[in-house]
Amino acid sequence: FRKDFMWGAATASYQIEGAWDKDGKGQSIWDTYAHTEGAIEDGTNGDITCDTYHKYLEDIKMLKRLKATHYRFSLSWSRLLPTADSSAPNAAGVAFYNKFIDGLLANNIKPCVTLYHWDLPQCVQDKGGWQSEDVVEKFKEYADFCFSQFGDRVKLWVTINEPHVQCGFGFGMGIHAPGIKGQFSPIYHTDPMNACYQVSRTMLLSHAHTYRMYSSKYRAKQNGLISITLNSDWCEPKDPSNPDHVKAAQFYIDATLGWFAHPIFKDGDYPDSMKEHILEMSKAQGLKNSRLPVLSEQEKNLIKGTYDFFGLNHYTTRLAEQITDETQAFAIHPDMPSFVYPDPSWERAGNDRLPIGSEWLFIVPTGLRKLLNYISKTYGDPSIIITENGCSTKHSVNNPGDTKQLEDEQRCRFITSYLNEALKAHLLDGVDLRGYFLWTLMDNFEWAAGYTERFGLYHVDFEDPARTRTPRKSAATFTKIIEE
Ligand SMILES: CCCCCCCCCCCCC/C=C/[C@@H](O)[C@@H](N)CO[C@@H]1O[C@H](CO)[C@@H](O)[C@H](O)[C@H]1O
Repeated sequence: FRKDFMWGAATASYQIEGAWDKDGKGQSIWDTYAHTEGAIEDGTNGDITCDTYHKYLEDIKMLKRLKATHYRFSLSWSRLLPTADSSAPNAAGVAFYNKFIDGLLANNIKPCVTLYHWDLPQCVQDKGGWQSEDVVEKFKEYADFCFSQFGDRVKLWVTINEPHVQCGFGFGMGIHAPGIKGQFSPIYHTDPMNACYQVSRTMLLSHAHTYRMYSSKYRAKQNGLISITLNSDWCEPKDPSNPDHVKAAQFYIDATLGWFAHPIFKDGDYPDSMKEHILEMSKAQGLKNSRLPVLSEQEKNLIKGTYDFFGLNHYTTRLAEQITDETQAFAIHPDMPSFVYPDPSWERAGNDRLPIGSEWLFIVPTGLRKLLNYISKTYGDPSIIITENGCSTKHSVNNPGDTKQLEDEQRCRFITSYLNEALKAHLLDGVDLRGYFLWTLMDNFEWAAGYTERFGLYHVDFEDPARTRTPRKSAATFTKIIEE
């Protein structure tokens, strides 16, 4: 790896901070969603979670002990701007992040700051949220505020984390905040499956306007880098000699990674395969136009090229074939013609007691090398930062297992083997890889799974009011790799 390679861990505000209603913080859509009965697997929420708001100095010590050069975390929009109005900031929220950033820098750890990791202020949601055009201006105003407050010290920015997961989970399946299951809403969209596409457009525009605002207003003075983080599985045909399988694998990548990567890193627009298929599906349902909003030439020009690096979150791999009547029920989206599934031989994330970690997570290190090569070739050899990669264990309410799992051999192997493939992509294939952030520094609130899934290098005792953190073996493994 490069001498200046970024070695870090990653987290997100709602998942670790707690203090959900303290010191003037406003509510976010995740506060609302997690307080909704039945929304979270174990009935928990992020009200306290790791209590980083009060224990941030411990987090910094943990990072120092890891020998991390960087730390990726997100800002809570509603902690900084409780009414989403930048002329009425929350001084306590600003002070918290100032102390935190200063503490990191004092320990020689550079911050990588995500502006938005899924916790939209509830007051913005109440006015239409990502389904309303107004959000673009609001996001820009929030970003402007953050650059003005923290940009003198923060030199690495991520606008939005994993927009496609958010569109699919929050506005299609409805299993993440704001929990919209493609409902009919006469105000913002006119088709039951339109919400996730509407939202993808406002996210793209918010990202692009923010990037351009940073360039025109702050770049010369602050000299930082800014981009977006996209999540992608690697996907390959079940039978590489079957053209239908090849097409299905490519479509899956186009409609997940390409959905946002093509507009930003390629030509300003969605992949052709996606546009053609969604138009066909829309027409088959009697719609006149595609439910995928058309991006105007002006919007395409605005979006195209708005990146300084490619932020990649990667966890797992899938095989693909064309969907059939029998497999239609397993489609991840009504507009998805690819049936994707894991190879039965792949190892699952998990442990001896509960062998299935996150249900979706299969350990396929070679997928990372292939994906890095694909991104490099498809998007013109951008500098890539792996902004998340990690492995989980599961702990159900009825079968708590050993939540501590300090001897997390599987996570050690996961880190070593994925990094080994990343190194091959860099060294042997020439991929311009700049950094690696492990998900995650410590066990935390894993969205709809609550505390049943643990990804941490550090175990956190959520029964203990002190939220004691204990390093797992994987923390030492990761440190050894960084040191050497
Ligand atoms: C033709 C149109 C098709 C639309 C398709 C929309 C379907 C979207 C659904 C995608 C589902 C992907 C599931 C992936 C899950 C993970 O990769 C995801 N959880 C990664 O998120 C990050 O991972 C951490 C661990 O889960 C998490 O804690 C962190 O906050 C996330 O950033």
